[in-house]
Amino acid sequence: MTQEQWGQLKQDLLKSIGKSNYKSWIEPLELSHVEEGVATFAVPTSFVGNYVSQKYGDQILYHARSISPEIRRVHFSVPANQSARPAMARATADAGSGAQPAAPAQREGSMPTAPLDRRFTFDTFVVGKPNELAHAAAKRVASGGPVTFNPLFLYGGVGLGKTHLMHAIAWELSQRQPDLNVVYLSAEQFMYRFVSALRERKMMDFKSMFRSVDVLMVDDVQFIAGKDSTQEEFFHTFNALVDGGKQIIISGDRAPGEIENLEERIKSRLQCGLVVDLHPTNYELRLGILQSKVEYYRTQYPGLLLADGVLEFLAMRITKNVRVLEGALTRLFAFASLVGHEITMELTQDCLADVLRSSERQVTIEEIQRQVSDHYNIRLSDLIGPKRVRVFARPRQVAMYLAKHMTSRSLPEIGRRFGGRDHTTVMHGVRRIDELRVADAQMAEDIDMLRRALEA
Ligand SMILES: Nc1ncnc2c1ncn2[C@@H]1O[C@H](COP(=O)(O)OP(=O)(O)OP(=O)(O)O)[C@@H](O)[C@H]1O
Repeated sequence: MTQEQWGQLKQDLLKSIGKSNYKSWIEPLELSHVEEGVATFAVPTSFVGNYVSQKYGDQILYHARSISPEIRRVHFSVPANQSARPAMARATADAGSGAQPAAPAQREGSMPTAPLDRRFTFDTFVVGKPNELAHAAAKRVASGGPVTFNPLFLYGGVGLGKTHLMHAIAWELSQRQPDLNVVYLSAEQFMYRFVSALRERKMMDFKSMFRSVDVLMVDDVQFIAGKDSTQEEFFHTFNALVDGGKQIIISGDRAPGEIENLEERIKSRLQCGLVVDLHPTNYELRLGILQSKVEYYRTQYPGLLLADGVLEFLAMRITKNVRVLEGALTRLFAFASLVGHEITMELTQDCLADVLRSSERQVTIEEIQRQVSDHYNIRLSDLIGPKRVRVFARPRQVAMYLAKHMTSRSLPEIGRRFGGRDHTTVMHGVRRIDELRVADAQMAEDIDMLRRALEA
């Protein structure tokens, strides 16, 4: 984008946002440079940068891309020599970078979609038992056939892949049907655009833009709970689109019926289609996600070695949230590449000490022993006692395995708590269960079930 084109773009913005907004927010911007798909604008203060990014970021990106389609992000920063602080305020609207996949089409005068993360595609989404239904439903909608369930409502806890699936649907639909008007935005952005339209007396434009959408995706719908006029408008938009046979996809942090302060009529509309949840991850899914990320990191950090057992350790220890899991892996690779060291268990524990501590379960060896003896229906005294028959020995090994992975106790300490056994016995037991988890599906399921029960 040239300075001249930026001048033209500013004129377009002047028309769409009005003189006084333009004077306050757009006029002070200076196009600094465009590099690798990022258009950087100099702003006088970090406040202006943040405000412009939030309020006009996607609009500027939208116009900028109609001039220079290679622009995928806009970035607002205070030039170093203007800022008292060394770290510049960075406010960015991201359209995803890289050539593939293509961004959804935007018709002239249509509602601009929020930027999509190019990494969030079906190819990069790892499917396991906890998310297979949500994945299948998302795939179905993304196939673009006749609308079968409307809306598709995806829900689940933080960081379990709702946004990833929604972006994946948007990417796939726009690849299959480039002319389709797919609009993805968060419920917060919906509210934001609605309030702006009200303030600027542009409700007719707002309504007609939303009603021209072919596929509407609204993320984190719980945000509009308790916001009466936004709910009202959302309800009308929703009805108009459903009546027009347009696909709607919504996500939330819980099932529609459980979102407090959401109007009953909206809850019931949201329940009309298909409601699917993303369950908390299990060990296998977490390991699968780590393995797929590691493949990517191997291309970023060629030659970096990863010791056996590290991924299994992370999958076992960081259980809550895929985002935290990913962050841990990113940090680990970045750290190892800085120090030029193989990623060993020791380095992992050092580098991620805080993450591991905060996700450390307060599970005790006694709780594990109780849970395991209940599960296998044997007496606690037999679990820790001297008898070596398999009916007691196997559950004992399972309990040792869980004690090793779910507590920070050392092997000798675990041995002591299992009737004064030697640490080599514990080590042998842990290894045996490791082998069985791979060879025996029942064992894998038992461990997973026990772990979940202990975490609950
Ligand atoms: N099954 C999966 N395969 C690969 N990556 C995943 C998977 N599930 C989640 N992730 C990754 O975890 C991170 C968090 O996912 P996402 O943002 O989609 O979560 P969310 O459910 O929308 O969370 P929030 O409630 O915070 O909005 C993303 O980087 C996403 O790519």
